[in-house]
Order: sequence, then structure tokens, then C-alpha cells
Amino acid sequence: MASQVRFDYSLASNVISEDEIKSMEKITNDAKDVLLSKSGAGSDFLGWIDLPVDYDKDEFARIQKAAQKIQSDSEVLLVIGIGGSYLGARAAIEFLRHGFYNSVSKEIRKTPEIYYCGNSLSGTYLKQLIEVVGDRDFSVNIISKSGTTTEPAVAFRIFKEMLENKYGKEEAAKRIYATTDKAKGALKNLATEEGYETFVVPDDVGGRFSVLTAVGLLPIAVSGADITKLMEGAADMRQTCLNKDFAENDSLKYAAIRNILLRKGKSVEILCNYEPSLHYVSEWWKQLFGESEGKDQKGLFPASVDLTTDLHSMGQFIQDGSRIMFETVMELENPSLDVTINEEPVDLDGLNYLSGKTLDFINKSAMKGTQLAHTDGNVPNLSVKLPKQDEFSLGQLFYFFEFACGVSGYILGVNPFNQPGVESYKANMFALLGKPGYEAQREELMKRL
Ligand SMILES: O=P(O)(O)OC[C@H]1O[C@H](O)[C@H](O)[C@@H](O)[C@@H]1O
Repeated sequence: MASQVRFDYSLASNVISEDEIKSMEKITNDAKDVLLSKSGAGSDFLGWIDLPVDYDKDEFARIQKAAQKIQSDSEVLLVIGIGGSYLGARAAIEFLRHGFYNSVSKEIRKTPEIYYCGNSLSGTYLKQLIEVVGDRDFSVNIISKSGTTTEPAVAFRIFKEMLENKYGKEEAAKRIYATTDKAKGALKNLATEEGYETFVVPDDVGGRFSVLTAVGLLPIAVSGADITKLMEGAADMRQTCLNKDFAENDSLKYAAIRNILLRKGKSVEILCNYEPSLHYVSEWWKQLFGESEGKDQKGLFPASVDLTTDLHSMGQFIQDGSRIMFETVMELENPSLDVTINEEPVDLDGLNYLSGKTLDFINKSAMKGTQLAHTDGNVPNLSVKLPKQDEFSLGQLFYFFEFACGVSGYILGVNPFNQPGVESYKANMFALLGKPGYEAQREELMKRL
């Protein structure tokens, strides 16, 4: 059997009793039943459950073809999207491909440079990105499920103009790939009008659960990562999540333990990594859990730290500040690359005690030491073990967290699949920008500024 992403809470066993687990097991199994029987709130957004086995195979082939075309005719790919239309692709590419992807030589990378935009409203960022693209050949993947989100729409308008000026309208259209709703939204209309190749975000898959649709798959494929293996990993984890009982179902256990800790007053979960390549997996995870659970004045606040880096900035607080948090450590068990420390004839820096040791050994020692120190400081420590830095493991990890998130949301008693709270800032922003239809609200807001 292929090695599995696993969950381990043994270091937290001092704060969680067997009785608590027994009673949460029942609640967790009920939540799983609600999820799988599609009888809970938001049940029209459960397309992600079967996605790893039940996806559009023709579209999948089209994604691979489009990726090859982009690889052959572009030095740069711009991925325009925000939130769920951005974080999954970036998480995968940064985890699976070279840590200095855009900086290494083309001979090493072999695929186009990839830059992300439409994930902020900074003019400086866009201006500088235009400079980076320069006069090189480029393509654009505009990704927006709704097709109406302001940040990506603004960035797209700018790069669409740049493409049309460079290649002419007809040729530019062949370098624009639109991933959006199958029928509605401004982007869909634009794509139909201009003849762009389009990919579909299924109706029943919400943005933050969409990494295994064209949303994530096209940029990931362009980067040279193997999207077939990514789907296989997710499918493998799906089997476990759907079919195994609680005792052998780590995703269910993770959902259960985090809810036990929440009910004990731990209101912040910090996802930790010891590999820089996992940074954007944490960013993806924060949206997944934050938007799914943070509502009705409830939910764990999902935070993240990169370690050991942040031990030198946030370590003090975690060890010794307000006792409001627990940690979930993503542990990469077998990194694909490593470095060994050499012996120096004169031990001037005092590091000879590490000679012959690998960085991974030092890193894991730092991790274990930190886990014990934080446990002693009353920060319960959970761990998610990731066997390898490869597509199969990452596919498993994505599904592991998605399934836990759906179950955990139902344990919490919220609708894990909507995000009504996101609209408030948008309405204010539109009013302040003078968007037609927001006149009354604009007047009210202007009085407050
Ligand atoms: O894909 P889009 O429709 O452009 O949405 C992008 C993101 O922005 C929205 O405001 C939602 O809160 C997110 O859930 C979504 O992932």
C-alpha cells in the first residue's frame, strides 16, 4: 500500500481524555453521515466529495493540452485569481516544484515562469509585474468562479489590453484561458464574446474546495507537476475518508480533536510547517477552514507559522503568551533533497558536534524539541504527517483537510459551504467607488469618513 498522510495526536493525550474522544466520536460520525447523505446546510456544494474519481475526463485532457500549448508558446504564465481561485494552485506549485521556481534557469525549470496577480489591488505590484513580463511571450489564465470579483477583473483588464497590443486581438484571444462558471457571470460572457478557451468550475464546488478542478489543475499542469498523480492521491484519501471507521479514519479524528480543543477554550489553531515549500499550503488551509467555519459568531481562528523562522518572532507568544491556541504541525517525513554538515579542522563556530548530520535531522530535532516545549507551555500539539514531497501525497493532504473541514463544520453547527460575511466589505467598496446601484449606501458611508 502506498504510504498515507496520517494524523497523530499522541502528544496531546495529556489534555484529552478517552471519554472525551468517545463522546466526540459519536458526534463526528453523525456529522460525517450528514455530509455524505447530503442532508445538511449547504448540501448543494458537495461536488468536491466525488471529484477525485468523478471528474470531466474530456476537460482533464483539454487542460493537459492547453498546458502543453502554454509551455510551448510562453515564457511567462500569469495566473489571475483570488481566494479559492488562487491559493490551491500556488500551494501545489510551490510545494511540488523548485523552491526558487521563477529564479532558476530555464534549463532546470523547463516550464514557463508563473506569476500570480489579481489577488490584491496594489498598483505598484501590477506595475512591477508588467516590468517583469517585459516584452516576453506570455499567456494568461483568468480564474474566477463568479466571474465578477473585482481584484481579478481589474488585473485581467490590464493584461488583456497588454496582450492585445502585443499580439493583436485575434492572437491575444488564443493566449487567454478563462476558468469560470459554465454559463453565468461577466467573465463567461466576455470569454464567449472573445472566443477564449474556457474551463468550468462546477456549480456544486465552492471556490475554496476547487483546487482539483481546472481552477488548480491548469496552472499546476503548466508548472510541470503531474496532475494525474495529484488526482490519484486525492482519490486514495477519499477511499479512506468515506469508508473507514473512526478508529482508522485520520481525517475524522482530526475533525474530532480540533473540536474537543475548541470546546476546551482553545480558540486559535496554528498550522505549522518546517519546510518553506509548505507556506502556501497553510495559506490555502486558512481560507478553507476560515471561510467554512468562521460564522454565526463561532469557529476556530485558523492561523499559521513558518518554522523554525517564526520561532524567532512568534515563538515567544506561542510558548508564553495568552493560552488561547493549539498547534497542528505538518511534518514532511521524507524530504526529497538534503544537505550534510561537514567537519571543520578547527571548530571555530562550535558546530562540529553536528558534523555528519543532515539538515533534515537538525530540522526534525528542532521540530520535536519545539513540540515538547510548546506542549509543556500548555499549547496542545497535533501532527499531520506527509510522507513525501510529491503529487500523490499532496493530493491526499488536500482531500484530508477538505473532508475534515466539511465534517468539522457540521460538528460546529454551521453551514461550512457558504461565506455570507465576505459581502460586507464588497458592498462598502462598491459604494465608495461609485458603482451604479450603490448610491444610497455611498451617501451614508461618506458621512462617516
Ligand atoms: O472565484 P471567484 O468567484 O472570483 O471568488 C474568489 C474568492 O472571493 C470571494 O469573495 C469568496 O469569499 C471566496 O470564497 C472566493 O474563493
